[in-house]
Amino acid sequence: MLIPFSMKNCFQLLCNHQVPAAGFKQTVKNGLILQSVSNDVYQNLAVEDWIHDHMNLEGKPILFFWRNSPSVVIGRHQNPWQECNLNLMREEGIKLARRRSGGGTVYHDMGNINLTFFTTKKKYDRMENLKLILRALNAVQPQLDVQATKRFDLLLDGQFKISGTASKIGRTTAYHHCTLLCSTDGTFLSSLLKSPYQGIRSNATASIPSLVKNLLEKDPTLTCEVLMNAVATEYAAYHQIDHHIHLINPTDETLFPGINSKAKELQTWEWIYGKTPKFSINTSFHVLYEQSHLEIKVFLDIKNGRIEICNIEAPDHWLPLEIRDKLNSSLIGSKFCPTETTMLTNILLRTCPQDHKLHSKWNILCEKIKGIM
Ligand SMILES: Nc1ncnc2c1ncn2[C@@H]1O[C@H](COP(=O)(O)OP(=O)(O)OP(=O)(O)O)[C@@H](O)[C@H]1O
Repeated sequence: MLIPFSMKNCFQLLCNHQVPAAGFKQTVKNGLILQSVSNDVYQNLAVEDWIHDHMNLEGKPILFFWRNSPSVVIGRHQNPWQECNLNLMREEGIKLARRRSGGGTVYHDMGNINLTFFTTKKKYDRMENLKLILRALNAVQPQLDVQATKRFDLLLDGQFKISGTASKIGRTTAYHHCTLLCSTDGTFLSSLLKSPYQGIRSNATASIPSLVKNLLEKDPTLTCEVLMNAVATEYAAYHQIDHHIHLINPTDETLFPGINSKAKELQTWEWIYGKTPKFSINTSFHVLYEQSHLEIKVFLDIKNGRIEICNIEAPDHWLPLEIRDKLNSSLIGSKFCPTETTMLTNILLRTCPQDHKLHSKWNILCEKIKGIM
């Protein structure tokens, strides 16, 4: 059963400030099951941050269910250009989020359930959580063949991934979050998680692509709601708590003071792109000039999301060295980011040579560079 959560009680519970109302005590004492009413990936990730930062979880584990509108979520130490198709995401209006936990890139939509298990650092146990999910799956459909792997994935029929895991361990508290594929758009998932960019070199964490499958394909009764209720029931039985799922609104400042600034921070260029580990791009393309194909090489070093080194190599008779140098230096310091190309265009327009012929070559180069972003 879903219960809209009383703001006052939640704040009391989460911050441990006051003794909650009598009927609430039992829940407070042993743990709690929450579900977000929001489908915004940044708001939901902000709830994780907030609980992780503010909670005293001693003896009060929390399970948090959340689902997002279509989004790609990369791990803390990943490179979005290496992991996904940013151009396709832009065209389709898919959000990109960087989470605080490590691991690989996953696709979320309303057919994917996210489960976050909050505990103290001492009680943090990913396999225990996955076993709990397995028991819930077994309760709703005993015929399913699902196993947990050493990488803490859940595999259906020995080969199809239905759940991926990541975690964050703090000084005293920790969380383990995992996905559960129920009815996700699989075609979209695979096309979004395919990088078209070439020549990237980096030490960022690389994802490990797997074959995926939805639980609903095995059994049409396994909807997200059925699965969440089944996991909530198992969780409640395991922790001996009330099995009710409490609905929370992640934009509610009374409930979570300061949460909106956390959600805002997760949407900033500085966090999403700026936190990409240093990387380089070494690529080339051809231009047709006086009936021959000329090779233009582009080398970029990107640090903290900004171009640190830019080196464009082109035959001198096509674009003189001083013009290339001008272009190279005008790009240094700019944000390397698909959403910042207008700013880049302005920089390039300001520094563009007046000469008509050079101007068109300059434009070709600028378009190519924007195309890499
Ligand atoms: N929502 C999802 N649930 C399960 N698997 C997914 C989902 N979205 C994508 N995948 C698959 O998982 C692959 C990424 O797995 P990877 O193991 O790198 O990351 P992870 O599961 O998030 O975390 P970790 O690296 O910590 O296991 C994707 O390339 C895709 O094949």
